[in-house]
Amino acid sequence: MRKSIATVSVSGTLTDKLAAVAAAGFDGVEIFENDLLTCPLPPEEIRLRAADLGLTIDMYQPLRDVEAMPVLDVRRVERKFDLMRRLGADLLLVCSNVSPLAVDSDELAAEHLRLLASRAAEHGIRIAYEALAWGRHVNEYLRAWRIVHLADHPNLGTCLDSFHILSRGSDPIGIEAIPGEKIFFLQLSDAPLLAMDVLQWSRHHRCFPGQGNFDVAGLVRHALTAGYSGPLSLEVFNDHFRQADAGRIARDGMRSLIALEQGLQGLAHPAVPMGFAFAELGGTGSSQGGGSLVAALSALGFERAGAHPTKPVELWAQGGARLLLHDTAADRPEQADGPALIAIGLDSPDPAGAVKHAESLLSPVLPRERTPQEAPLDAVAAPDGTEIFFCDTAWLGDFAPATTAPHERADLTHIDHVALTQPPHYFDEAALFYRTVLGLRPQESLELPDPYGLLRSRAMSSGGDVRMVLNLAQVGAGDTPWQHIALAARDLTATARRLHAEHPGLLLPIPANYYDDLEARHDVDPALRELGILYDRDEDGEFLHLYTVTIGRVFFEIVQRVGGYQGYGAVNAPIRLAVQHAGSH
Ligand SMILES: O=C(O)c1ccc(O)c(O)c1
Ligand SMILES: [Mg+2]
Repeated sequence: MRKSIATVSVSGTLTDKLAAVAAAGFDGVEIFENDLLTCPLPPEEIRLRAADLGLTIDMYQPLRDVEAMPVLDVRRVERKFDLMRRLGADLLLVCSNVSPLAVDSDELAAEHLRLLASRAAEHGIRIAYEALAWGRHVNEYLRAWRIVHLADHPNLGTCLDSFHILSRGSDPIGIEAIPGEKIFFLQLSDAPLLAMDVLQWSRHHRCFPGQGNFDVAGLVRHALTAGYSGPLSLEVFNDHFRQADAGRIARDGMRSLIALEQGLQGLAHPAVPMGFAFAELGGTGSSQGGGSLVAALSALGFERAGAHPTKPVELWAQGGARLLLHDTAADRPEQADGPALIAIGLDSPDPAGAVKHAESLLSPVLPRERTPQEAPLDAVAAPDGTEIFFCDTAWLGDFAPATTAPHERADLTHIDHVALTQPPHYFDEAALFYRTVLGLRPQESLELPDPYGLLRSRAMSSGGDVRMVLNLAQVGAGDTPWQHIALAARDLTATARRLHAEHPGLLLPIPANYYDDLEARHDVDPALRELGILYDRDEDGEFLHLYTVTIGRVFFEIVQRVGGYQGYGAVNAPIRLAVQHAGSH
């Protein structure tokens, strides 16, 4: 299907916007009136610019507060028709009246729209009537359709907007009753479920399909069943998108439409990962502060299990938890601030298929130098730059085993989850990447208090052993690009006891006030207080966890899931953040 986007969805001047959406591969644009009014170019010039970029101007929008007024202002509308002729646009969006003066009458609205449609016909223009969710009288899509039906003019149809329909909880099945040729346009956006005024929700929190909680694909399916054959057009008002790089947001919009189409075709995700093969830390050279990392890993029970024959990379392992330590002093001197998480390896049922799928969703496949002896290992870049490797087991063979005999003790069994801090404005992009490229299922976004701001956090999981947490430092929550790796312990209390005895100072101290509150809420083992273990429970089980101090830009969490607990101890995050801040100020 043709793909379009409203210019309001991306940042910049109108000409910047056109260039960005063309580069992302869109076929057309909806020109938002404000973008045109603020553009120094005459409409004829804008038309040429779009044509040169290979973009059609699919709609000009919006015309507000025109129908069902006590007096119809035909002159204003005629001026817009003149403008549209100069612009080369032949579809005008009229959104439902929000004026207190509007008359509550379908008949009057239909009469006005019929008259406007007949004038439009003289200019070869069509009008698409859209119900805004906060329209004064018309705020339901089926009511807008009833008015269009009543007006009964070939140049008048309806515009369906997924936000207005789904935000009100209307059942989109009713779309199937609208003749496809009367659906002149289809605007798509998603949104997180928020209990707030619908206008504010719409103007600040819309996002691309797949980033929020609406079933946008289901709505599109109804429109296609009705016989809609126009473009799928993204129309997103979002505070972050407005501030972000236009090219990057446009590309992400394109990714969301490609994923939506793949979903409509019923394509199952080809390669949902089964587990973590490894996590790779860069900046681990001795000149990069790697010594303290090695000391911490040794304390945690990791051992040097192998080394890469040609690259400055060591494999450290314990049970099924594998970490690659990469001395990047030579090739990434910018990593001067110590160890940082740079890559994640995922056990994939079909690494080649996973890379092809990632490419189909516009993810950059990373070039890789390898010798003929090395196992093929393909990686794509996640939005925050973390490299994601799709692995079978062959990669392990690249590491010459260390000569020391493996340790008996394996307190830690595997990587439970990895938490990645996202760059500002690209949080939704990351959620869409992990959902569509890796097939992980997002949970709700949480807002967690931090002493200096708020942390936004969203967990994603494969439903099996791959769990990721995306964090975003929000409103001043710090310039702390901390990533962390959570390791699963067999017996966390025993591990904590050993670490306290042998490595005092490695673990984050937890305030006694926390335990006073915890013990008031739950009947817990007194050892938790003694050992600084945090605790959570839900209907399915219990969660015990603790943290190490931060080393460079990374820290470790040790967790134990008891029963079917599926969370991440989010209730305890504010405690952890406060202690970390106290330690770094
Ligand atoms: O927020 C608005 O005013 C607005 C304008 C035009 C649209 O198509 C829309 O969905 C919302
Ligand atoms: Mg709309």
